[in-house]
Order: sequence, then C-alpha cells, then structure tokens
Amino acid sequence: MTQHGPVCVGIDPHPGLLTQWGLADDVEGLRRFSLGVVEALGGRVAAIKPQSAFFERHGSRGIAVLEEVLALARAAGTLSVLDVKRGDIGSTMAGYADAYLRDGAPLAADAVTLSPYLGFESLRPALDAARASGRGVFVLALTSNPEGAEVQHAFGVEGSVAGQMVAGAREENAAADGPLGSVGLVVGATIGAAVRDLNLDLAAVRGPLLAPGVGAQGAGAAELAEVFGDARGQVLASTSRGVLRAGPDAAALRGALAQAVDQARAALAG
Ligand SMILES: O=c1ccn([C@@H]2O[C@H](COP(=O)(O)O)[C@@H](O)[C@H]2O)c(=O)[nH]1
Repeated sequence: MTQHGPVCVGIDPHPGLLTQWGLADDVEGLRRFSLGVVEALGGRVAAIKPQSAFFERHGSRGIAVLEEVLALARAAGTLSVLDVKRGDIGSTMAGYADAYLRDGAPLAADAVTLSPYLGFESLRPALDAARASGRGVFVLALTSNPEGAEVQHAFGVEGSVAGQMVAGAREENAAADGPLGSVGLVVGATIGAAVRDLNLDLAAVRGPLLAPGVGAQGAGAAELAEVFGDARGQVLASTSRGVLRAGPDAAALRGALAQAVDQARAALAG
C-alpha cells in the first residue's frame, strides 16, 4: 500500500466484460482476460483480488485458470486476495484453510475473504493457518451491498454484529508486530455513516480494511473519506469493474489504475 498506493484491483471476469474485451465467454476467454489483467498490473498495484465465483462458473478448467492467476501474481511479486467469502463449522474451515492458506497449496493466496456468520470463532482454523504461514484474512464486517445492514447492524447482548467482528479482529491483532496485524476486515466504501452510527473504532483493529464498492458501486473519494475517518491509513480501496472496463489495452488498464490510486490517495491522506 505504501509503495503502490492504497488500491486493490479486483479480477471479476463477468460475461459482459469478456464480451466488451472481444473475448468469448468460455475458459479461453476467461484465461486471456484474467492473465491479461495480471500482466498489465502485476508489480504495479498493491494487490489483486480475483473473485472466485467468476472462475468457478467455468468448472474445473476455470479453477485451473484461477491457479494460474495466483501463480502469475506471485511471480510478479504482487499480493493476492482471493475473494471466496468462506465460512463454515470449524472442522470444515480447516479444509478451506488448507486449500487457500497453506504453502504449496494449488490455490494458495496471500489472503482470503471470510464470512463470519457461523460465529467469529468458527473461523479459528483459517485464522491460525494464516498466522502460521504468514498470510492474512479479511473478515466481512460491513459489506458494501445495501442488504448487508439487516444482519450486520443488528444488535444482540454483546452489541452490534459488526461490532463483534471489529472486536474479534482487534483481539487477533493485539499481539501482532508492526503497525498492522494480518486479520483485516471488509468494510464497504458505500456504507455511509454506519461506522459512526454503530460507534465502531476501526482504527483500534490495527488491521487492514478492505474497502470494496469503489467505482461501479458508486463510491469515490468523498465516500472513502466519510466512511473511514481516523482509520483511513489502514484502507485498501477495492475496485473491479471500475478499472477492468478500461481494458483490454494494458496501457489503458494502467491509466485507470493510476486514476483510482490518485483518487484513493487524496481521499485517504493525512
Ligand atoms: O462487501 C463486499 C465484499 C466483496 N465485494 C466484492 O468486490 C467486488 C466488487 O466489484 P465491483 O466491480 O468493483 O463492484 C466483487 O467481486 C464483489 O463480490 C463487494 O463488492 N462488497
């Protein structure tokens, strides 16, 4: 984030984007699109975030392309956040942890997104695997979609659901070395005043805050500044279609990235 700017580019090969890039909606189109993004932006961006759904829809050959994308990013020295939003009972989470957070696993990424709605502690196998292998996780706290509020803003005996995710991540990072620990949260850039309304202290998490919703979902500099307040130094703003629509030309993709970085830096400075 310091070197390349606080922006993560999502690799979301929507059928419509494949068409726009002059590609077929098949495995070869998926491969050319996804590898094209990594070739254009690898080594120039803080992180890439492949969206697993758009690879899974092509079956086992799509997953093989995802493996290639992760390997190419690794070779380029670019961090990968695999957006899989996994969550299950602990014994099954151990399987997911082994799939994504183990050295040498075919789908190993630098970080994954996790869904904590079976309880924060159900994520334990992934939290432990990430710590053991020097990787990270991003736990969904306040997602960018409007429907998320009905669950995430709800209050129980221990406060709001989102607040429990903030507390869980803060505890995980308490003993971390360095300025930021490796347990991050997903906090959408589109959520407006929710952090203030729910009285959440995101800065105290001492972890990175992945902020999807920039670009196609409508958030920009003003929204980033509004949502994150004094936690803005922890924010990794995430945009997929906002950059991908500039392709397939590599220079145009880099131009769109540069614009997104300028915008995020201006919004999150200070
Ligand atoms: O709260 C969330 C969590 C994840 N996402 C994912 O990010 C991208 C957004 O794509 P855009 O084209 O920039 O809208 C997508 O993969 C989502 O699944 C999110 O949007 N919100």
